[in-house]
Amino acid sequence: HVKDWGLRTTGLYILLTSLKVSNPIHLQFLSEVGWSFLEASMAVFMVVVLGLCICVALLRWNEVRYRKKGLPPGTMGWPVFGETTEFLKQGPNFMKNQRARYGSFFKSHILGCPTIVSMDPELNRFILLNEGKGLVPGYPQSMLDILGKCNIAAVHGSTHKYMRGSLLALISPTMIREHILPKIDEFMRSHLSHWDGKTINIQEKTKEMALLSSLKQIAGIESGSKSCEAFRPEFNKLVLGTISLPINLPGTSYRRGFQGRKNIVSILRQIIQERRASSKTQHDMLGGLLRTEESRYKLSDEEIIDQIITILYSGYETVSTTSMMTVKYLHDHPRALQELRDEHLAIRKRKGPEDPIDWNDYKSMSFTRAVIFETSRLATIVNGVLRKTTEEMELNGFIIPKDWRIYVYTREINYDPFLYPEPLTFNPWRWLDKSLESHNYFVIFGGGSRLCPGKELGIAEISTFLHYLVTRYRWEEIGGDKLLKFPRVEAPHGLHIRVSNY
Ligand code: HEM
Repeated sequence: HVKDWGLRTTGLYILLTSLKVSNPIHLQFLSEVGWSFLEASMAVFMVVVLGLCICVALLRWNEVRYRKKGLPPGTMGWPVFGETTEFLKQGPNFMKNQRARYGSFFKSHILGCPTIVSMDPELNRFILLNEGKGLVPGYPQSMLDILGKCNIAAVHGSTHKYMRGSLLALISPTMIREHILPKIDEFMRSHLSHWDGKTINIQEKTKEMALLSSLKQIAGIESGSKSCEAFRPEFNKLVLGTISLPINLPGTSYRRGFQGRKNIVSILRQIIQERRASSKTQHDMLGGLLRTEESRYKLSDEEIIDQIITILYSGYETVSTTSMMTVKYLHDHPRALQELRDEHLAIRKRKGPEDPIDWNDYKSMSFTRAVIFETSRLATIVNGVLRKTTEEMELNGFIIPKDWRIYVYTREINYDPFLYPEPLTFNPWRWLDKSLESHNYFVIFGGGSRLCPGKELGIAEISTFLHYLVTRYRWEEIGGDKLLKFPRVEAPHGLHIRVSNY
C-alpha cells in the first residue's frame, strides 16, 4: 500500500513497518503526512543549498570585482554591505584579526565604501602629513552635506588654509586667555551649581555642557535663553543626521538633520542681522568673524555660518565624552582623584571664592592635563581619521584607486606597551613626562595640516569643568551603567552618579 502511494523513500517504509503500522487507513494517513513532510524538507533543503550557492557566488564575485593588480591584501565581504556588520559588531577585534591575516595595511569594504585600513604608525604619520598629495578628508557624505559645503572637512588646499587660519585666529591662546576662558569659567560655575544631593546623568550633563558652553563663547547665547532653547533640539537633529545613511526621505534622520541645519542657519542669520544693526562691539567668536576690517580673514555669511557649525560640531562629542570618561576613571581611581583635587584646592586657596579661573591657573594644572590625556588614550575617544584618494596613487608599495577611503586607524597606538608601559592601566602620572605629549605618535588630536585646532580650547573647557566638580563635590557611581567603547564611547542608558557636597 505504501508503495502504491508512490512513496519511494525506503526510509519511511522501514519506519512505518518497524512501527508496525498495519491499519490501511493509518498507513494512508501516515504516508500522506510523510510525503508532504519529505517534500517540504526537500524544498527547504534545496532553498538552503541554493541560498548557500548564491552567497558563495556573491562573495566570490565581490572579491573578483576588487581583485585589481596592486591592491593590498584583504577581503571585501558582501556586495554593497561589505564587512560593515563584522566591523561594527567585533570592532577593534575585527581590525586585529584582519591585521593578523593580512598585515597592517589591508583592504576591506566598510561603511558603504571600499576602504584601505592603515594600522601602521609610520604610515599613518605619513598620510596625516601628506594631505596635499592626493589625499583629502574622507568623511561620510551625510556629514559633509549637513555640516555645509564651506565646512572645514569639506574644503581642501587654499580654501582649507583660509578657513583654518580664520578659525585659529578665533581660538588662539591669546583669545582663550583674554576672552574665552572668562566665559568658560562663568558657564561652568553656573552649570555645576546645585548638584548636591542629586542623581545626575553625567553623560547628558556633559553633552549639555559642551553645547551650551560653545554657544556662550560663540555668540553670547546664554543657557535658558529663547535662542538657546530654539537651538538645542535643532542641533541634536543635526548631529544625528550626520551619522545616518544619506537617504533623503520623510522621517529619516538624514532628512531631519537637514531640517535641523536649515533652522540653525536661520537662527544664526537672524543673530548676524541683529549684530550688524547694532553698534555694540561684541568680544565673542561671532564678533571676531564679523569684524572684517580688523581681520586678515574676510568670510562670506555662508562661510561664517559653516564655521560656527564646525566649531559647535567638532567640540561637541569630543569634549563631552572625554569629560564623562574623566568622571568615570577618577571615580574608579581614588589616588588620581585625590591628587587632582589637591591641585585644584591649591588653586582655590590662592583666590577668593568668587575669583574666576585665569590663564595662569589653567597653565598650572599639570596633573589635570595628564588626567585628560590619559583618559583620551585609555578610552580612545577618537579611533582614527578618514581620508579619501582624489586620484589613483601609490601608497606603501600598493596602488590605491581614485575615490577609495583610507581609514587611518590610530586606536592601537594608544595601547602600545613600548610607548605606554602597562597600557591598560589608568596612569595619568606617565604624562607628567612632557616629552610624551610631543612624541611623533601622539595622535589623540590628529596630526599634520589637520591637527585639531581646538586642542587647547577643549582642554581648557574640560579642566575648568573638573575644577568646579572636584572642589565642590564628591560622587559615587550608581546603577553599574553599561559603557560601549566602539564605534563610539557612549553609555547607552546614561552614566548616573550620586553627588554630594565636598
Ligand atoms: C578633547 C577634545 C578633542 C579631541 C580629542 C579632538 C580630536 C580631533 C582630531 C583627532 C582631529 C583630526 C581630524 C582629521 O584629521 O580628520 C580634529 C580636528 C578638528 N577639531 Fe578637534 N578635538 C577636540 C576638541 C575640539 C574642539 C573643542 C574644537 C572646537 C573648535 C575642535 C575643532 C576641530 C576642527 C575644526 C578640526 C578639523 C581641522 C581641520 O580639518 O583642519 N576640536 N580634532
